[in-house]
Amino acid sequence: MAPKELNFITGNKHKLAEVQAILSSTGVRLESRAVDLPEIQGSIEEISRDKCKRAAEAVGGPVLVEDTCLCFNAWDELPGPYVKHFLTSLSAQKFHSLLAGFEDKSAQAVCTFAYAEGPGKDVMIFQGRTEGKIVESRGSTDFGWDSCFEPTEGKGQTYAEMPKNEKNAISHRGKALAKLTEWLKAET
Ligand SMILES: O=P(O)(O)OP(=O)(O)OP(=O)(O)OC[C@H]1O[C@@H](n2cnc3c(O)ncnc32)[C@H](O)[C@@H]1O
Ligand SMILES: [Mg+2]
Repeated sequence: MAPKELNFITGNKHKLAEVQAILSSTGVRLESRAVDLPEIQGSIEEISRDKCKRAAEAVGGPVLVEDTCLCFNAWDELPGPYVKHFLTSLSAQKFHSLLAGFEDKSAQAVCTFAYAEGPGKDVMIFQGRTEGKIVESRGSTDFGWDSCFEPTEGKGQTYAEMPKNEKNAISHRGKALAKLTEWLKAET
C-alpha cells in the first residue's frame, strides 16, 4: 500500500526544499527528519537500497530517502554516487577541472528515491535522469554542483542560473518524483 504521507530522511536542506516544492501541487504530505546516513560503495541501486534500509531502522517506520549522482560520460559514469567527496575537496570553482584532459564534457544527473514501509520491508526505487555537460561554475554555489551543470534541455543556463521552478521542471529530481507520484496515485 502506498502512504499518504512520506517521511523524507535527508541531511541536505536544499534537496528537502526542492522535494517540498515539487510535491506541493500533488497533495502528498511530506514530513522530514535530518539524519546523515552512512553510504556504502557500489552501484546506484545498491547504495539507495542500503541507505533506505538504514533509514527505516533508524526511524523504525516508513521512510523515503534519495541519492543523487553526477555521472561523467568520459569517466564511465564516475564520480557518480561519490560526487559529494569530489565537490567538497575541490569546491564548485575547481570542479570543472576534473574533465580538463577530456574532450567529452557530457554528464548525467541521476536522482534515485528509495521507499520502504519499515525495517526489513521491500524497497521501491524511482529514478530520474537529466543529460547535460560540465562547465565552469556559473551562478550561485549554494547547492552542490548546480553551478557546474548545464542541462541540455535548458536555455544554456546552469541549474544554478535557472529559476527554481524551471530547474524542477526538467531536473533529475523532478523526473524521479514524477515516477514516485505516479506510483502513489496508482496505489491509492
Ligand atoms: O543526506 P543526503 O540525502 O544523503 O544528502 P547529501 O547532501 O549527502 O546528498 P547525496 O549523498 O545524495 O550526495 C549528492 C551530492 O550531490 C549534491 N547534490 C544533490 N542534489 C543536487 C542537485 O540537484 N544539484 C546540485 N547538487 C546536488 C549534494 O550536495 C551532494 O554533494
Ligand atoms: Mg549523503
